[in-house]
Amino acid sequence: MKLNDLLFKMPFVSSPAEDFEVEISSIETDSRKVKPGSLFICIKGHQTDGHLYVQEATQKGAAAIIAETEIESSVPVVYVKDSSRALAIIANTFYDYPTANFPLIGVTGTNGKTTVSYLLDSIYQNFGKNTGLIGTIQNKVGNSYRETSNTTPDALVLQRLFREMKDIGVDQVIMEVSSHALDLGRAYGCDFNTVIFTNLTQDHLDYHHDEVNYFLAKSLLFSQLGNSYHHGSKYAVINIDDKYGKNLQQMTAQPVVTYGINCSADVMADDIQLFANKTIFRLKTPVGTVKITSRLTGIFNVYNMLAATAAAILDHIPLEIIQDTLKVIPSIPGRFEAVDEGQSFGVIVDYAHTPNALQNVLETCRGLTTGRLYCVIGCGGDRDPSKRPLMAKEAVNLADYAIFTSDNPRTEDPAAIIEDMIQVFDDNVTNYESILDRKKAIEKAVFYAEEGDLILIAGKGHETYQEVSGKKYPFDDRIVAKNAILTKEI
Ligand SMILES: CC(=O)N[C@H]1[C@@H](OP(=O)(O)OP(=O)(O)OC[C@H]2O[C@@H](n3ccc(=O)[nH]c3=O)[C@H](O)[C@@H]2O)O[C@H](CO)[C@@H](O)[C@@H]1O[C@H](C)C(=O)N[C@@H](C)C(=O)N[C@H](CCC(=O)O)C(=O)O
Ligand SMILES: Nc1ncnc2c1ncn2[C@@H]1O[C@H](COP(=O)(O)OP(=O)(O)OP(=O)(O)O)[C@@H](O)[C@H]1O
Repeated sequence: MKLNDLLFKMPFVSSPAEDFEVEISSIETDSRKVKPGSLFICIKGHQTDGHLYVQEATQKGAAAIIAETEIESSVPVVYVKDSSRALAIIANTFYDYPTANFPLIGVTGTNGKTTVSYLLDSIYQNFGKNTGLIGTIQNKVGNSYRETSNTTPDALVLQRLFREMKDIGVDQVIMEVSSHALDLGRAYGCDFNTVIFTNLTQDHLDYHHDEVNYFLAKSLLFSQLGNSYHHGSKYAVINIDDKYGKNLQQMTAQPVVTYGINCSADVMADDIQLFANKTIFRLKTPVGTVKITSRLTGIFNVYNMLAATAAAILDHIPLEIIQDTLKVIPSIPGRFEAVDEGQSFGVIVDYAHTPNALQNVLETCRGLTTGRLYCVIGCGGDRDPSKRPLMAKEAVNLADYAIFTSDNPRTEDPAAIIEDMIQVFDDNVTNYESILDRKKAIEKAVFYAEEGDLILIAGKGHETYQEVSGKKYPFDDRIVAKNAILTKEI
């Protein structure tokens, strides 16, 4: 494809020039991956600046460069105002607008994105669809899986994935859309049919600064719904029990399908019964009412099931298929996942890493035990530090005993993070201790637990690493807990 053809969609590029007739064989944002014929797009990152690697890119054979700031180059350079957004448009054009070829559902919100996406993926598969899934745990292209380091990958990776999905005949895609992705334009140009808003509570303030900005980033997904290459129905699915959900309902131009428990919504749940290993409720929808029995526990998972149902019925998926899927779906990796070695006390691993998620999950745990409730929890480094005391307070208020420990300290000192968490407590708060080493913290909780007690190990969920000083070391809460249980039982 010619560089000129890639640029024609971009309003901020001056008229096509003769030397833009150069042939482009691939697009790269990482100089280390440039091949002869690549278009190298310079992105200003958080660690370094792509503009610094132009020489390396040209030495490797880059055919042209996209840049924001003046650079010296022996190959044609196109200057743009915002190279991240240019990347989204160019990648979309290069891969031939892949999202115009299949229906796309986008899920956003502070909590529940992964769970709702997994539920929808299973529902659509049971409906006979060949699905693609993009999200925090992994990316799925039909039946093959790819590792990921972001909830929503950058536009290049994203459009490549979509193209692969199109090429193998995927006919339904579900995608988690993070607020970072929306703000950075990673999902710019994606052609959504349905977008879902789960909830909004405190998170990511290191990036968005305040909750209103965070909300405005989320709302971009809903304004994007109107921009489309192909026609067809466009819907927003919104949780109106959430105060930001109500705002979003007012702001959204496309038809909205609402869901909720505490107010009158299009898709609702009542008669909710929560048990240790199952949830039962009555699901009311505009197309009928059915009883749902699911292995997912906690009121927050009822919300997740409502969100998935609302999106699925928009696609005319029969309620029986939704009901059957919700009945059999096991826990989602690292989301309220039990570690069961036949021990006399319960152990749950959960990805709760926001104050609200921790509150929900601890309240659910409380309902599941008559014994003592232990909570092992830490807070990530290089992320919103204002969450730290809030998380610590939820842990000591809702659990009987909390053990504060490390959770991906990244470039920060893990001891200082724990200090940030516990600095709010005076001498009257005594139901906690701090153990820096996460393995030892989990072992200690297992050591304390007696018959009928419950341990919640929160924060890392499905993760299989601990990130310390910029390096990832193998670490899996589920394996550490399992080994601690087996050692204790011997
Ligand atoms: C803060 C942030 O968003 N960082 C993302 C960003 O990395 P970065 O800004 O550090 O990039 P950088 O290392 O400075 O490099 C800048 C540019 O120079 C280029 N480069 C670099 C070195 C070199 O030798 N040659 C070269 O060309 C790089 O390829 C890049 O284009 O670009 C990377 C590639 O796309 C992302 O993986 C990375 O996400 C990191 C892993 C991250 O943690 N992001 C978080 C904040 C995030 O995005 N989270 C959200 C939400 C999660 C949630 O809801 O919980 C998500 O969607 O994941
Ligand atoms: N609807 C919900 N409301 C509140 N908390 C929830 C909800 N769903 C899940 N949670 C809690 O949040 C945790 C993360 O859930 P999930 O992975 O589905 O959310 P997410 O939005 O994908 O999170 P992230 O953006 O961090 O990847 C769960 O382990 C659970 O503790």
